[in-house]
Amino acid sequence: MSTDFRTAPLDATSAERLAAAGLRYALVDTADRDAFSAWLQADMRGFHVARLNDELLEKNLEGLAYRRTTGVFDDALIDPVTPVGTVNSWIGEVTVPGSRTVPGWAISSVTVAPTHRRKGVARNLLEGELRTASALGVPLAMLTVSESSIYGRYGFATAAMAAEWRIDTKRAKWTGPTPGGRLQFIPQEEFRALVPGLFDRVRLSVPGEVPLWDLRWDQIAGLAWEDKGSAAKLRAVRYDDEKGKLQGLALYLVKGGDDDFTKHTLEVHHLTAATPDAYAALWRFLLEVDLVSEVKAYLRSVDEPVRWMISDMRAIRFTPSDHQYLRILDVKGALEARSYASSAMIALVVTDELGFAQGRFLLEIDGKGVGEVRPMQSVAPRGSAALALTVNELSAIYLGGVPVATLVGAGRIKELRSGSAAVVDGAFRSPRTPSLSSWY
Ligand SMILES: CC(=O)SCCNC(=O)CCNC(=O)[C@H](O)C(C)(C)COP(=O)(O)OP(=O)(O)OC[C@H]1O[C@@H](n2cnc3c(N)ncnc32)[C@H](O)[C@@H]1OP(=O)(O)O
Repeated sequence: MSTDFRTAPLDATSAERLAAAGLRYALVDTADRDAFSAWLQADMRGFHVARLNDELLEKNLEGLAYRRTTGVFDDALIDPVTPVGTVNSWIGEVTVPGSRTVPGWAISSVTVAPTHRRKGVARNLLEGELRTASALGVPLAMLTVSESSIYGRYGFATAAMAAEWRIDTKRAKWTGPTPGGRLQFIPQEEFRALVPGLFDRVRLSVPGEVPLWDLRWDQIAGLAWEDKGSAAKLRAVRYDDEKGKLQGLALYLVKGGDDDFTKHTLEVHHLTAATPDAYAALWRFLLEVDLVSEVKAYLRSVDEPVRWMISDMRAIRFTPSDHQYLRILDVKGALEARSYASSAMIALVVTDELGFAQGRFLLEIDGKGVGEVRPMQSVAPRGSAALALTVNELSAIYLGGVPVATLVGAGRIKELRSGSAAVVDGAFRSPRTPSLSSWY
């Protein structure tokens, strides 16, 4: 697989279609300060966020320069330098069951100027990204979304959810363990220095997680916020085990309390725990901070153990949402990259409007959970489980977090032999609920 993703040629089909609409499709040289600045400001405009000030522009110019950066330009405009369509991409990776990763074509910053919307610009950008990724041999594409209604048409589906947890701390008394390590406050800069290494130890055990880039860690740590007043309110805490080894980090911000000083809200901006002890110590700490009546945590797993560590489960308000979207491009490459929970023989009849994953496949999983995929010439072999599904459903079940039985129930997967859903679920299930703790 080529890693030359930044300079691979633009997709000719999208270029042709956009040219027919009077638009120019071009890679942006991220070393060209003016061109890249215009692209970054168009991206901000697309998401309705403030123009980048000088300081943040510098950080973005440096922090995102490594990406493949594409624009769509309308040369008839008074300002032809600012693109009317943006997208960037890079070859990242996503954790799959078996504590391993598979390369993924990460797509971000998809915007189309409101003056040029609904003319097919985004479709050409997305299809162009998928064709480029496929040509480079990347087995799947991945993204997080602003709206869940946009990406299904390109074959994406959510494979990992994330949830917002709100816990009423006056009701939720701690009933979990009390670890013996040490908690202490640290400066934001120390948190920033430590968190990537700790997160990298943890992410390989959570299907759906992706590695983050330096600028994103700066943003998480509050070191690249426009609102410096809020960033100054962030507090960072570390947990070291009894041997003095760093095992957990949390970052939070306390808000509100205007009407009643005993009722602040504590927002958990980040929590990484490498051990159950670190997890218990940090959650207990966060739930017991004085003058706080509610703890709000974003982008957490839908299956947080903390639910089982408090006296009253109904102290929790819980809002799950689709989050990690995957799109399989190469069925063999993707399915052979993960491990499986049981041996099985599974026939998959996959339809894909864009063609990449279309076909009939036989997945044979041995007793060690290793899968091998071959094309299936005729009918499913005797004794195999057999499913008919589109690439969307295949992408949804890939990490083992969305049960096949659920999608059969929803009429989105067809069992070609009765009992197949149970067999596939037995093999595909993930010991850890897939999750993704960031936006990318
Ligand atoms: C990975 C990410 O970056 S997620 C971020 C996505 N971007 C945003 O939310 C920023 C604000 N929105 C936008 O910039 C634009 O409205 C976009 C990018 C969502 C769509 O751009 P457009 O060029 O207008 O889309 P385009 O004309 O190519 O439409 C393609 C298809 O998507 C559909 N579509 C477009 N926008 C939306 C939407 N917001 N919700 C649902 N469907 C949509 C169109 O109806 C069309 O459907 P069809 O081809 O099946 O008939």
